[in-house]
This record gives sequence, structure tokens and C-alpha cells, in this order.
Amino acid sequence: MGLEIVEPNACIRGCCRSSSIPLHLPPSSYSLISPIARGAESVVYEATLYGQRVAVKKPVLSTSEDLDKFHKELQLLCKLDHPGLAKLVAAHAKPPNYMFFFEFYASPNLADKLHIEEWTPDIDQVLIIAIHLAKALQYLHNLGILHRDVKPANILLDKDLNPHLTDFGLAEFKKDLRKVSVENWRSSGKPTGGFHKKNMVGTLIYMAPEILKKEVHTEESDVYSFGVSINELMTGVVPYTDLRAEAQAHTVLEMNYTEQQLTAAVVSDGLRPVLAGPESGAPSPLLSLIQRCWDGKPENRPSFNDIVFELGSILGERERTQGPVVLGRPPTSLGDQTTDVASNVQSFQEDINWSTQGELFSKRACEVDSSMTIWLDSFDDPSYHPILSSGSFATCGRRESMEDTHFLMPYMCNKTDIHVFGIFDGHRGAAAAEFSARALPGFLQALGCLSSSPADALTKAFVKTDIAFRSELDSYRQSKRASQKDWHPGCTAVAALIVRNKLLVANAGDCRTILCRGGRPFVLSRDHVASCLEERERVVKAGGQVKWQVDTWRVGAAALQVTRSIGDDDLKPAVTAEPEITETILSADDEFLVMASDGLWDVVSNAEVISIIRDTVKEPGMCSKRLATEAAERGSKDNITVIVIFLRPVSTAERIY
Ligand SMILES: Nc1ncnc2c1ncn2[C@@H]1O[C@H](COP(=O)(O)OP(=O)(O)OP(=O)(O)O)[C@@H](O)[C@H]1O
Ligand SMILES: [Mn+2]
Ligand SMILES: [Mn+2]
Repeated sequence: MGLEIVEPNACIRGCCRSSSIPLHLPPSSYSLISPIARGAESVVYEATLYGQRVAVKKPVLSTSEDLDKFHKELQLLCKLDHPGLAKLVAAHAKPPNYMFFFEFYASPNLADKLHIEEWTPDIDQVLIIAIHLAKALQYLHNLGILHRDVKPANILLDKDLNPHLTDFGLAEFKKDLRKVSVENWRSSGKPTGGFHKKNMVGTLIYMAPEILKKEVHTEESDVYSFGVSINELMTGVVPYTDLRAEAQAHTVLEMNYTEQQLTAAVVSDGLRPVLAGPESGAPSPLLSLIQRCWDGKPENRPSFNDIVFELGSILGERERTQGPVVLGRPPTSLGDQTTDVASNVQSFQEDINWSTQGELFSKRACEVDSSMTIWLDSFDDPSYHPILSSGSFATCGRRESMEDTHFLMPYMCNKTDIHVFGIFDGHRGAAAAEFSARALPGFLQALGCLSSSPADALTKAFVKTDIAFRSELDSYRQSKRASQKDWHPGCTAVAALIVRNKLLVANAGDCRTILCRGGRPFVLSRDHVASCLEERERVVKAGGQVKWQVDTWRVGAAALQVTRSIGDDDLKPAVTAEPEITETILSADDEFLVMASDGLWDVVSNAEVISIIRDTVKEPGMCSKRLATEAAERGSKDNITVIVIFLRPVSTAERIY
């Protein structure tokens, strides 16, 4: 984040110092938005710091010991810098406010991801998360620091699902720990009961037997917790909640073990969570590694050096046999001016690549000979031909994820006179948008030779894309657990097809296309939203429900604002994929076309779009970028995608100024 540091950059006591992390902040620099988690010792808020989204951890400080603990945690955090650890960006260490400011990690923590979202990672995802975590712990141990609270709830996930270990509330330098424990032993004969009681609650199931026996925490105790956590990641089962495979199972379940009984079983009987089975697809070296991590004897457990090495070999082996292993999926980059943000489009709600899926449909469709000459043959060769240049720009804006997609296909099928462009704005995930951006152009191409007119082909391409997507989604959902049942992604779509001097715009939803004709905006699509009376009536007639909810009219239980879309199978057929089509004959008066998702139109009017392009260098990619940037600056909260298509050559002078 690169924040300004005001010297002296130290906490009020002078015990915490940093050269890179500001330790006091002006009150105006941050604002707490809402609490996201309440622990026994702190409340974590979503917040902003100099306009950037952050997470603020505000410890509950009721005693001077709590205050000591805050300073200790801060001292530690100031020393840490590793990609596998949650990043501290600032702190406030002066009364009355004591706060940690962390980078904000958008996905739920690993415990919630597994047990609330019911995420089922594949084995490569397990391996990659495991190796990132192991490297972070290796880094800590090399610094002489023990984490002492490794568990899925303390593993934060960023939007690409990379893990970041957090919660240094119990972390200690190993050397200090020994001292503390020895002192405790001397004074009371055992470690302070209060300390253990307070900190063992809730984390018992990740605790190594020696900790349960109240021995001193060592590196090996972190290794044990790591092993239990990775097994939980693989099985999706909270340790000891499902012991069907174990002999002790009946006792544990029927007797409803108390914490003490569970402790006794872990310590004395060697009870462990149920190891992932072969159905998880786990390679046997991984299973054996986990078992060694949770060995009863600390000296039998591997170190994080060993673990990183072994996980590296397992991953290497997989790459040799099945190609590159990536945590997410390859970026989907379409168009020529697509930004980095847009090309990093990754949506992990799904573990299937919907772009590839769409591509397959498109290819299948294109196997039909699609020369498309039928359209050209059926038109007289007009005296006017537009001369096209096109560009685009896409950004996820303030959103965490990118759900817009688009395609540019000038000279479709190598025909100088046929061009097609499209934008898809996804909702409830990016799946429908990703699928459609690949599938729709293929369908259109295939239908080119089968349809009587371009308009007919456009309508059929929309409808076919919708049907194909919903049936793909259906089979995908059937192969998944119940958690996916309520997942109904959709997208709005707008496509512009130019055949010689004829322009067709097909629209389903609230993306919009305008034409600049004689210097004025000429709207070529109508927004399909429930606030439009005609659309509302159409939806109701088709059996859908429309209700005024919160601030506007919305459709169905899903409360969708748009009334036409691809996907959204819970709202079909009322929310139809059938587009509305406008047909326009282009002439020398027509300067350019602008297509964009609602992220632009929400904050920039049609007339403003025209005038912004007027005073931008006449290069379509630059114009697209300028419009998207303007929308973002005006506070658009949505993803923004813009395509600009010039319809006649712009003079060199105009290009430059
Ligand atoms: N940087 C962050 N970004 C997003 N969410 C966060 C962040 N830090 C913490 N959280 C959320 O807050 C929860 C609690 O955070 P943390 O474990 O640091 O607090 P705690 O009070 O020590 O909790 P515990 O009860 O586990 O001791 C996390 O599990 C996570 O869901
Ligand atoms: Mn925690
Ligand atoms: Mn904690």
C-alpha cells in the first residue's frame, strides 16, 4: 500500500518499531465499516484506510495483560513479511485506540470456505494451499517463531484462493516460551491454568498430544496442527465429528465425548481424525506425510523444511504426469485492450472452466460449414461500406471479482464485410458470462448458413447459448454435492452484428449499445429491467413474479433486476434469453458505436459518452479505456466493459487530438 510514515514510528511504549508499517494513523485516514467476526479476544471489521479496503482487528483490552499482549503481537507482526502470512499494513498503537490493519482477504477463511460454502477443493488445490502454508510456517520457524494456533479458521484466502496464515494472538518466540513455561512450572508446578483454559477452547482438536498434556509448545506442535488442518481440507470433515470409519467411533458419538474425554483419547489412545480415503484422489505420499505430521511422538514428525520438500516432490510428480498444476484457472483474456485485472478473471465458486466449456460448444457448432455467404448473397451490394476499427477495455472496478466478458470478432470467417462484437455481464458468478463469450460467436457462425436472415441467426444464437449453458450447468450440478443446487448463474448480453451497411443489435438485459450519428447519440438497445413497465408485464404474463424490493422492482425469489438473460435457470422462462433486435442501415453520417455493460451507463449518460469520445484521441482502445476510467472515477461500483467501434476512418489529425 506504501503508506506515509511519520517519525518517530513507534508505539506509545516504544517497544514496537517498524521502518515500513505506520504505527499511528490520523483518525481521518480510516473508517470502520462493519464487523466481520467477533472472537473471544477481538472484533474484526471490514474497513477502509486511505480509501483502500482493509481488515481491522481490534482486540478487546480489559486488563493490563491484554495490553501487553497487544504490544507483543504488534512487535511480532512488524518483523514479518511473507506472502503466506496475512499482511499487516498499519497499526494504531496509542490510547484510546489499539488496532491492527491487515490487507483484506476477500474469500471466507478456510474453515468457513469448507464448512459453510461446502467447497470441495481438488487434490491440486489441496497441494498448493498446503505448500504455501508450509512455506509460511517454515519462514516463521526459521525466525524462531512458533504460531501455536494453526487451524483452518486462521487461514485466510484471497480471491485467488491463496492461503494467508493469520492470528498471531498466541504466537511466541521459542526462546521466550521456554522461559515463560519454566517460570510457570516453578511457581505453580504446571503452566498457568487460566492461560490454557482461555486459549485451548475451540482449538482443542488441532492440538498436539503434548500440548494437551500441557507440555511446552515446539515447532513439532505446529506441524501436528498443520497435518490435522490439511487432512480437514482434503476430507471437508471437522476433526472428530464424523468417525464412521474408526473403531472408537461409536464410543465417541454415543458417549458424546467431553473435551476431557477427547483429550484423553488423543493423548492415550492415539485417536486421530479420519484420514482422507482413496476417493479423495490423494497420492499416497501425501497421506503418509499427514500421518507423520500427526505422529504421537514429536520427534517422529517432519520439519517444515522436510514438508516443503516433500510437497514439492509430490507436486512435481503430478506436473510431470498431467501438465502444469495451477491453483486457479488460466486467465481468460479476450479482446485487445483487456487489462491485467480483467485477464486475471478467476471465479472459484466453480471448479470448471466455463470459457473452455463455451469454446467446445462453439467448435462443435462450427464444424458445420459456415461460409455465411448466404447473407452476403441475399443483400445487394450497397454503395456505402463502413470501414471499421475496434477496441475494448474491461476492468473489474471496485468489485472483488470480474464477471463481465466480451469478444471482438471483426472480419468474421475472414469476410471483409461481416463483423460481430459482444458483451456479457455476469451475475451470481461469472460462469454464464464466461461460457457465453465463447459459445455465442460460434453458434452465430454456425447459424449463419442455416438462417434466413442475420436477425434470425442472432435470436437463435442467444437462445441456443442459453439452452447449452443451462444444460451444461445441470450436468455439472448433478455431479456435485447438494451445495451447488442453489447456484443459478446468469448474464446479460448484447451483440452487434454488421453485415455490409447493415447493423443489427441484439440485446437481452441491461448492457447498452449506442450509435453516434451526425454527432448525436442514437440508442440501439432497450434496457430490460423490471423497472420498465412493459418488461414487468411481459415477465408476469410468462409466469414470473415481480415485486418492489428494497429500492426497485425485482424478479422472483432471486430478486433479479434484469428481466432477460442467459442462464438464471431458476427464473426461466419468465426471464427469457430471447433478445430484442434493432436493425439500422448505416450511412456516411454514422461515426462510431459504443457498447458497454451497465457499469458505464449507470454513471455516464449517452450524451456524455459521445462528448468524451469527441475529445479523446481517435483510437478505439484508448476511447474505451477513457470511458471506463471516467465511469470508475465517477464511483461506478460495478465491473465496467466498453467496446468502441469506429465506422469510418478517422483522419490522422483527429487521431492525435
Ligand atoms: N485480513 C482479513 N481479511 C478478511 N477477514 C479477516 C481478516 N482477518 C481476520 N478476518 C476474519 O476474522 C476472523 C477472526 O480473525 P482472527 O483469527 O485474527 O481473530 P481472533 O479474535 O484472534 O479470533 P480467534 O477467536 O480465532 O482467536 C477470521 O477467521 C476471518 O474470518
Ligand atoms: Mn482466529
Ligand atoms: Mn486469535
